Amino acid sequence: MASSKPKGLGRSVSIQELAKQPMLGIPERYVRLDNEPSSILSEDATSLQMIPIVDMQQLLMDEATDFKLEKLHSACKEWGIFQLVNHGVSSLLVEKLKYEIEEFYKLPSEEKMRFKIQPEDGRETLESYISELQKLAMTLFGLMEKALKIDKGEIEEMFNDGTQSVRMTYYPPCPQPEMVMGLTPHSDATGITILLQVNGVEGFQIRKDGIWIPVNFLPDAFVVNVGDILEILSNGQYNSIEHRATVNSVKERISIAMFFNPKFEAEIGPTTSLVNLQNPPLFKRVGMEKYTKDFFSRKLNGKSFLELMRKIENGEDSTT
Ligand SMILES: O=C(O)CCC(=O)C(=O)O
Ligand SMILES: [Fe+2]
Repeated sequence: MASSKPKGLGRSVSIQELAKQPMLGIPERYVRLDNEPSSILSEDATSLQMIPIVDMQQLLMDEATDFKLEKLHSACKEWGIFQLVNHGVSSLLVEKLKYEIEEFYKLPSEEKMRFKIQPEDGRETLESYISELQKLAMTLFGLMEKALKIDKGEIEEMFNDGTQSVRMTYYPPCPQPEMVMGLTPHSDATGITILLQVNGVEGFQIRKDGIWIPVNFLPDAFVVNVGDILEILSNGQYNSIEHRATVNSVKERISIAMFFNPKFEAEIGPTTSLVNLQNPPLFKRVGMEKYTKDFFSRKLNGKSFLELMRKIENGEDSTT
């Protein structure tokens, strides 16, 4: 049975405490060192570049005809991200979770610590949410297999008894939002990530064709990211999306991301049925345990970790 281990509360709490103090300047460790503009957004970028919307109900209705699957396929290929609507997860549950998370962040810090120690307090909703999302992710993997025209189970199996983790992030408001980065640019080192924005404050951006585009979450939608592992498994047909989070000048922002990974014992590499003479493997094969260790030993930096996994042309490894 899959395990889940909620993470990230500790970090969020201390930032939240910090944010309560009068702000004289931005603490040095939060000042951005990159020179990238924080909002790029020419009108065109916002109005023309909408991330794809995938309707889960439609996909499942006709047992996914090729035509419908094409929408999912092209979203994963051209974008590596989509908004998932009609996903079947009860909106009551989602609203309850959002409410409980917001309430949690209002608690004084001693109370929060107690919350961490006694997981049964208010954890029920989170547990139900996790189990609903697990089912959803498995359905998505199944549909992706179909869309990629690979043997049933080849990808699904890797995640069937895989691991999930949850990260809740609290971004405090900042009077000079352009000076700081909420979350540095990265792609997720996962199979897929399902992201939910908790308190309606926007700030999530993706890099598409070199341009940072803000994502406006649709009501009741989840944002699904293709992660590096899915890019590897699909032998580069699907693309992991680089993203980041900005902060808001007046309001805090809260998000909850759920990551889906193969089990530790799994070996990840391009799926056998996608590799042939015309399509040689673009990535190396590596055990999940080593992959995870290597990932956490590096700083988050765009898609640089995935680049290490790439085979170089003459077939040799590109790593040390
Ligand atoms: O807060 C967000 O919207 C993004 C979170 C994220 O990218 C992550 O946790 O990996
Ligand atoms: Fe992420």
